[in-house]
Amino acid sequence: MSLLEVKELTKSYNGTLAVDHVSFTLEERTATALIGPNGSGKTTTLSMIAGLLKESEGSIHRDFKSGIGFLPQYPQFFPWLSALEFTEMAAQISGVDGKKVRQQSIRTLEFVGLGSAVNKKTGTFSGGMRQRLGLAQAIVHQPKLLLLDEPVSALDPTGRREIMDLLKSLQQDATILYSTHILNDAEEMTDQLLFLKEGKLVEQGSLSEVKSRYAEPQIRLLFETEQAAVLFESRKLWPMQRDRNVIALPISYEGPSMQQVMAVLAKEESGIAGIDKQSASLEEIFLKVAGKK
Ligand SMILES: Nc1ncnc2c1ncn2[C@@H]1O[C@H](COP(=O)(O)OP(=O)(O)OP(=O)(O)O)[C@@H](O)[C@H]1O
Repeated sequence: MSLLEVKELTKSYNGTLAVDHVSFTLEERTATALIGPNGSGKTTTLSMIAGLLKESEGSIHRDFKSGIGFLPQYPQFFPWLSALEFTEMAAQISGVDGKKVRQQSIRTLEFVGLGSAVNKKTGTFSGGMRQRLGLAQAIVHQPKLLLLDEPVSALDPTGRREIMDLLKSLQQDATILYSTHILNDAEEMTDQLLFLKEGKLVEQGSLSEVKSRYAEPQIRLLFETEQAAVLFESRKLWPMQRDRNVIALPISYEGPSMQQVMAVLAKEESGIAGIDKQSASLEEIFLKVAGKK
């Protein structure tokens, strides 16, 4: 069932379209990664869905009972408040039952890894701790829809790993829409990819759908020796490229299929040591899509 439906969402600033007729749906308990170059409209899209910014055109349909949690790109805290005081304030604003505010705040801080810093002033927090606290305020009221603007971009690899693991566990109960510049993370946690460019949604689909649109499929043949690879190449069966003992062979409708290649290799002592299929990485796809006019 879809939790959110965005139709023709548009935001213009003085006639310039920051978000240009964007449509998508978010299914329950899925993670959607919003990617795109700087200034492509990710923050603006998230802010409209969060209700912080009024759309110029289009509509956002969501189940209002579900609750929304929002982590801004640069979360702001009151430096004189402790982590617990801040989280309790967020819980109260988000409508958590008064009797449960303390318990739920502590539990949330423990969940995000700030259990030992509940009474520390947020003004003393490191970047990683601020990001965790930002996540705590976004989830303390247990929303069903989580909107996260660059939740991990400011973190070092260890911090990123930990926050990504937390997000994955949250996904069991919530629907997540997050923007990111870290494409490895998008590859790791995404049921749907939304690719914005200059405010327009230029690619949309599951990771494998998007990949299959951009991949130039190749198989890589790894030979035991360079001689064996040279011998295979010299037969000129199909167009191929050799790098020492590895041969890259494009497979396509016109070219050979994987089965044809396997059939040839199976017939003889070819000295083959391994075969794998390659597809484009999300980073390669990003560069292609971002650069495409
Ligand atoms: N308040 C504003 N007034 C005018 N233009 C704005 C405003 N906010 C954003 N924009 C413009 O809208 C476009 C989209 O900005 P947005 O911040 O949504 O992009 P983004 O994809 O989140 O970028 P980044 O990856 O750098 O965070 C940009 O061209 C930006 O300059």
